Amino acid sequence: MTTLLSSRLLPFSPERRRTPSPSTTFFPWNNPTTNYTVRFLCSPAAPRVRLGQRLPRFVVPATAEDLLYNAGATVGVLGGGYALMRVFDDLTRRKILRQGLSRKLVHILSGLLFLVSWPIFSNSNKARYFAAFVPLVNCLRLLVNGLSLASDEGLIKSVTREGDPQELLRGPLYYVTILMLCALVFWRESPIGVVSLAMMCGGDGIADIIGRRYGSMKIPYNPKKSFAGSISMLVFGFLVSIGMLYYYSILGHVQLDWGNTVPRVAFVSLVATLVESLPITEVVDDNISVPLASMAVAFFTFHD
Ligand SMILES: Nc1ccn([C@@H]2O[C@H](COP(=O)(O)OP(=O)(O)OP(=O)(O)O)[C@@H](O)[C@H]2O)c(=O)n1
Ligand SMILES: C/C(=C\CO)CCC[C@H](C)CCC[C@H](C)CCCC(C)C
Repeated sequence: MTTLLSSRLLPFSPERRRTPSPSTTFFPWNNPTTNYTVRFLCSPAAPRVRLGQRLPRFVVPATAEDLLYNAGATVGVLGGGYALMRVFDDLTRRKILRQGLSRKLVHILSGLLFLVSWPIFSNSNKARYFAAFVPLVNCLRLLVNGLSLASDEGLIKSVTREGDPQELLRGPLYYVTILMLCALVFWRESPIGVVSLAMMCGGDGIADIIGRRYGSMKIPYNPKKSFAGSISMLVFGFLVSIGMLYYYSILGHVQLDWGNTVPRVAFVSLVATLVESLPITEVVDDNISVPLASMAVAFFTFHD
């Protein structure tokens, strides 16, 4: 399925495979043309090749060094996620942030920073599994705490509304499951995962923050949601999606025709915003409806 999505959206031309990626400026281990010595110095992830041999751009076989390198990246990203939660727990404890706001900022930042961290992983065919391990670990933490088998106060405080551990088994659990799904299915080569996560993390997160503050004018078909919340979701979700796609394009993971991409992303943002505004939250959580609707619409709109 991944191959299908990637190849249809971003056809691999032989020319493209030979083009060195701009991401090599930032992440030299991604350079397919770097010779063995340089690749080895840059990253133990580099496969052993003859001097000057060109490698396929995106997927290279995993070697022992590559696995070790990706394991290091996984530990780093896991540590980043843990640190983020500790920071917000601390800010809440010191009463610098309200618990509700802290929770929404964790919602916005954890997924987006996870997305930003993907290029750190190598180009091997195993890299996505290492990245997906990060939400998997968080998924287990949520399950263990949600089922009250453990009590991590920091996690409960920074992720729940009022400190009820069972809440971890709903929104936050769906959220990390979607992060895992996007890493495994779409990974870095398809705009579908990037846009869906931008809408779930950035768009949905900002709708709550702005809507609670300025949302006096309610949406006629849903008195729990406001125009201010939905408009901010549309604008912020769109901008974050474009920003993330730009980040991935300058690193060479996606090649986009911006004239076509911008209206398509705008359409996905609009549909995701409409879905979020519907009075269906009791039936299906926003952390499921928003990313799944975005994926479905992005699949068809980016499909040439
Ligand atoms: N389009 C939106 C979305 C949210 N809100 C505001 O944000 C609050 C929370 O919305 P929502 O996220 O849908 O509620 P919950 O599902 O209860 O919270 P969470 O997603 O944080 O679990 C709403 O009550 C409303 O004040 C809004 O005004 N307009
Ligand atoms: C409050 C949340 C959702 C409710 O709508 C967000 C829950 C966040 C997770 C418990 C933690 C997720 C951590 C990420 C998988 C890793 C982030 C790494 C990054 C480098 C900071």
